Amino acid sequence: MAKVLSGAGLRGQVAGKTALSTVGKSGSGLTYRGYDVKDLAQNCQFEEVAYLILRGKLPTQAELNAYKARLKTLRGLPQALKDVLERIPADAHPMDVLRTGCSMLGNLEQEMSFEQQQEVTERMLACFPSIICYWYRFSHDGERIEVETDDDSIGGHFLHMLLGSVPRELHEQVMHVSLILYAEHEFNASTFTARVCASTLSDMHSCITGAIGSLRGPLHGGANEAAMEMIEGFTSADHAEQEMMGKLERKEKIMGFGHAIYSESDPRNEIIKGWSEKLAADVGDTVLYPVSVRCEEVMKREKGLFCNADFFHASAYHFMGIPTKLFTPIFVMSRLTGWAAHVMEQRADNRIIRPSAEYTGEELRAVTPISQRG
Ligand SMILES: CC(=O)SCCNC(=O)CCNC(=O)[C@H](O)C(C)(C)COP(=O)(O)OP(=O)(O)OC[C@H]1O[C@@H](n2cnc3c(N)ncnc32)[C@H](O)[C@@H]1OP(=O)(O)O
Ligand SMILES: O=C([O-])CC(=O)C(=O)O
Repeated sequence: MAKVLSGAGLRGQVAGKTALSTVGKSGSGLTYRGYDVKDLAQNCQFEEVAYLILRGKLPTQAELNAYKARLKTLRGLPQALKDVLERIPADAHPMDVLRTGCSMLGNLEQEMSFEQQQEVTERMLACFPSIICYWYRFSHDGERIEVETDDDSIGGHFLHMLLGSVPRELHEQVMHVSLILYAEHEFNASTFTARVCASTLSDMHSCITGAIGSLRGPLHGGANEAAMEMIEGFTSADHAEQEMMGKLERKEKIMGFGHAIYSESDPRNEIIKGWSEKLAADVGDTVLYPVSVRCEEVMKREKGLFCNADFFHASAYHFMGIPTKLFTPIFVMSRLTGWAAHVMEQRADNRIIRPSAEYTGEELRAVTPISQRG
């Protein structure tokens, strides 16, 4: 059953057209250019899906090899960007670092014409992991890491730079799945931000910088970090239940649950939940995964609410040794594909996005001279 979409927040209003994805068409499904996300997550690498979203078709083996080889050559960072990253303090939020990194890149390597849109997107796809890890390792460990690694995939490149060793196959595989799940989601808040910016005929870096700012909030991409902060405070499944009941009584919002469009479930959840379970077994976890499952049960029973894509991403990333504050930047590494494809789609059939507002302010009145104002 589809969710009733009405009320504030532009809910249920068609704000444009897209051929990129469908969300919740039958209450719970998600497709990218006609392919079910479950099918893609099971059978593809992230780079294949990025190619699909950005170029419109799944690549052949030869096209995929060429695409990955090209991305590999684009991992380096200009010295001026490294200098900026080195000045950002360790207690900055990595989403702010990425926002600044993206903006600085736009100063150094401007998009001079829309003909360069694929090229500038590929550059960002290849070097966003470098930006995050260069800053993180410099500010936390005082190390100027080598960002031009030979890793086969974007996820592998990220894990290698972050953790300092070639990632295990299991972890690289989970990164493929995670990046596929987060890649595209129709007119969500951050994508809509990118499209509004694109509609003024602005440059790609401005569109993406704005989108990063929108994704940062806890009601959107920031929910995976907020979920982690909550579950790591629970010492057992029973403790989680007790605390969750208290939160619900106090009418607190529980991050990682609910969705603006899906009514029954978020199709990405069962996939990442399955991987979280595998990773839990891999690390011998007996707390975090059972805690997460109990949270899911309590929310379903008490509020009829289901986990969205963010909830089990928290435990999955944690089991791979990824620091919590880097969770949402991983979302950016992936969603960049969707954002850029939407920018391209907007540019191809553009009219400036400019809705109207219902005025609720004062009636027309005259300016009182300043000497007479109380
Ligand atoms: C990848 C992503 O961006 S997925 C979304 C990530 N965000 C989160 O996980 C944050 C937590 N969730 C939420 O805040 C919301 O569910 C949103 C922002 C995702 C969707 O918001 P909306 O479309 O306004 O939610 P919706 O209309 O379904 O809410 C219905 C009711 O359920 C409540 N509700 C929804 N989600 C939650 C939640 N996570 N915890 C507690 N109550 C909730 C709402 O407060 C509302 O109650 P009310 O009618 O008494 O006000
Ligand atoms: O669609 C939304 O509103 C939020 C979401 O799940 C996403 O962007 O992945």
